[in-house]
Amino acid sequence: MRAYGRRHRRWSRRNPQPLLLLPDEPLFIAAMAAIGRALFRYRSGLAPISAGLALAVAGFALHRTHPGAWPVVAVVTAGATLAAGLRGLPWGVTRTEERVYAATATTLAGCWLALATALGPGHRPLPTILVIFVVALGIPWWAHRRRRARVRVDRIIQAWPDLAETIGLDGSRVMSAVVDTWGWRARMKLRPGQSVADVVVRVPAIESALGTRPGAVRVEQDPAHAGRCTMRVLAVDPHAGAIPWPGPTARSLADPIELGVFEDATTVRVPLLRRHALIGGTTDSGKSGVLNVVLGNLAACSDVVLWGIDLKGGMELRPWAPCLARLATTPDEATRLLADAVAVLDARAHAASRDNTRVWEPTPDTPALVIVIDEYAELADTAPAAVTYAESVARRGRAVAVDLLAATQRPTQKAMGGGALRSQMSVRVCLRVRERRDVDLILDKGMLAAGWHAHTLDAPGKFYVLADGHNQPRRARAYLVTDDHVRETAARYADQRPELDPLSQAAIDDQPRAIESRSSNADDPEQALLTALDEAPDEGLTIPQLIDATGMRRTWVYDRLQALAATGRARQVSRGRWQA
Ligand SMILES: Nc1ncnc2c1ncn2[C@@H]1O[C@H](COP(=O)(O)OP(=O)(O)OP(=O)(O)O)[C@@H](O)[C@H]1O
Repeated sequence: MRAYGRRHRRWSRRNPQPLLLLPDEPLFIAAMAAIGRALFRYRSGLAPISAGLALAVAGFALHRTHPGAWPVVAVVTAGATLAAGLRGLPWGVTRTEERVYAATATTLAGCWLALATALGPGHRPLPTILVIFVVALGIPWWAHRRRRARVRVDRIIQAWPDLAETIGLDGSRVMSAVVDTWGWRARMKLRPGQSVADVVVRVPAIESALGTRPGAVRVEQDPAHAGRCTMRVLAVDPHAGAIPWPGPTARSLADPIELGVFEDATTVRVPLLRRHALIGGTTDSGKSGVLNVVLGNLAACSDVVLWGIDLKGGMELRPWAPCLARLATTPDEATRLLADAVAVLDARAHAASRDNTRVWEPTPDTPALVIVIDEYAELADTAPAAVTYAESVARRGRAVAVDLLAATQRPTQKAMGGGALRSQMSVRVCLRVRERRDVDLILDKGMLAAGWHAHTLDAPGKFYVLADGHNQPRRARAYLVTDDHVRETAARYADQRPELDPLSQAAIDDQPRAIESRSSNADDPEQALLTALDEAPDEGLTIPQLIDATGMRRTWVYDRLQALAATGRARQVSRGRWQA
C-alpha cells in the first residue's frame, strides 16, 4: 500500500493535473458579483446609459406620485443649467466647452423629466427621445480625451498600494491626482521614514510599473513637507518638437516674461524688472531665439525703452528696429550707446538721492531702459571702453531701472570681466554648451556638479534657467519665434513705444561727444546728416541715431530736420523716424 502511495505521488508529479478552483459560493452570486465589479470598473463609460435609466425611473416615480410637479422640475432645471454653464457646478468643470456640454445635458435631461412627470415616461415619443439623447450626448462623452485619461489615472491610483509594494515604496499613498494636457500629476504622501530621494532612485521602476515610456516620470519635493512629493507623468513629451510662441503676454516690465515650457509642461516665467540677464550657449543653441522671445514681450511693454547692440552688423536685432529707440552696430556706436546709458543712470541716481526715493518705478512716462546686447564677447574684444560702461550699468543700473540683457557664445573669463559682470546678472539662461566647464562660467561655480548639465541638452532652444524662483536644475525649451512673428510684433508695437523721460533725455543731450563718428563727414555735421538720411533703412532713422551719426546735440538735429523737411530734402516716415 505504501509502495502504491509512493508510485502514485511520483506519477502525479510527472503528470500534473490542471488546477481547478471551485467557488465556495453559488454560481449565481459569483456571476452577480462579477457583473457588479465590471459595472463598477466601467462606470464612467456607462454613465450616459446609467443617467438615461435613472431619468426613466425618476420620471416614472414622479408621474405616479406628483404628476402636477412638472413646473417645479422645469424651474430646478433652469437653475441647474445656469449653475452648470456659468460655474461648472456640481462637477467642477472649468473649460468652456465642458461647461457648454454640462449645461446642454442638464437642459435636455430636465426638459425630458418635466415632460415625463406630466405625461408619463412611456408616453410616445418620450422613450425614443430619451434613447436619442443618450446616444447624442454619449458620443462626445465617450470620445472625451480628458475623461478617458481621468479614468486611467483613477485605476492607477486604486492599484497604487500594490504597485508601491512591488517597487519598494510600500506604505506610500496617492492623495490626489490631476489630469492635464501633457499627462497627469499626483500628490504623494510617503511612509514615515521614506524621503523623496527614495522615490527618485526608483523612478525607472515606477516607469516600468506604470507602463510609461522611459523618462516620462518626474518627481519633485513638496517644499513644505519632507515626506510629500509630486509625481508627474508625461504622456506626451512637451519638448519633442518646437513650441510655437503664443505671442507677448507681458504688458509691463513688472510682468514676468514667459520664455517657454519646462519638461513638466509648466510655463517658464522669469521676472526682469530691476534685473540684468545673461543668455549663454554655443553656436546654434538658440540664443537669438531666447532674445527674440524676450524682445517680443518687451516690445509690448509700454514702460520700457529698448536699445540694442548687435555687432554682427545688425543681423540679429535689425528686424526689431521699429521697436528699438537706438541700434548700435559698430564698436564706436556701441561705446557711445553704453556711455549714454551710464549718463542716464547717473542722472536718475542723482534725482533719486535729491528726491529721497530709493528706486525708479517704470511707467509709460518714466520708462525703464533695457539694453539688449547680442554677442557680448564680441563687444569685449572690439570695444574695451564699452565694457567699462557695461560693467558700470551692471553694478549700478538696477535701482534706476537701467537693465542689461546680454547674449554670449563664448562666456570666457575675459568677456565676463573675470566674473564681475556675471555676478551682477541675476537671471542666467544656459543653453547647450560645448564644454562642460562653460556651465560654471555661465551659471556659477559648482553648478555643473549640482546637476545643471547643459552640455547634454540635445536640441536648439533647450535651456536651464537660474533666477528668482528657479533654483533647481529643470530643463526647459524656449518658444520658437519665427521671422514672421518678429515682423508682425515689431510692426504692431512700433507706434506704441514710449520715449525716454525728459530727465534721462537731457542727460544724453548734455553728454560731451568725446567719441566722434568715424565717418568721413565727421568734420561736417550737415553733410553727415544728409548722408545718414540718404542711407537710412526703409523704417527711417531715429533722432538718437542721427545724433550718433552727426555728433551734434538733439536741438541742432531737430532744427536741421525741420529746415530739410521744409525744402523737401527730409521726411518723417513714422513718429520720430526720418529719411531723405
Ligand atoms: N526654441 C526653439 N525651438 C526650436 N528651434 C529653435 C529654437 N530656437 C532656435 N531654434 C533653431 O535653432 C537654430 C539656431 O538658432 P539661433 O540662431 O537662435 O541660435 P544662436 O545660438 O543664436 O546661434 P548663433 O550663435 O550662430 O547666433 C535656428 O535654425 C532656429 O530655427
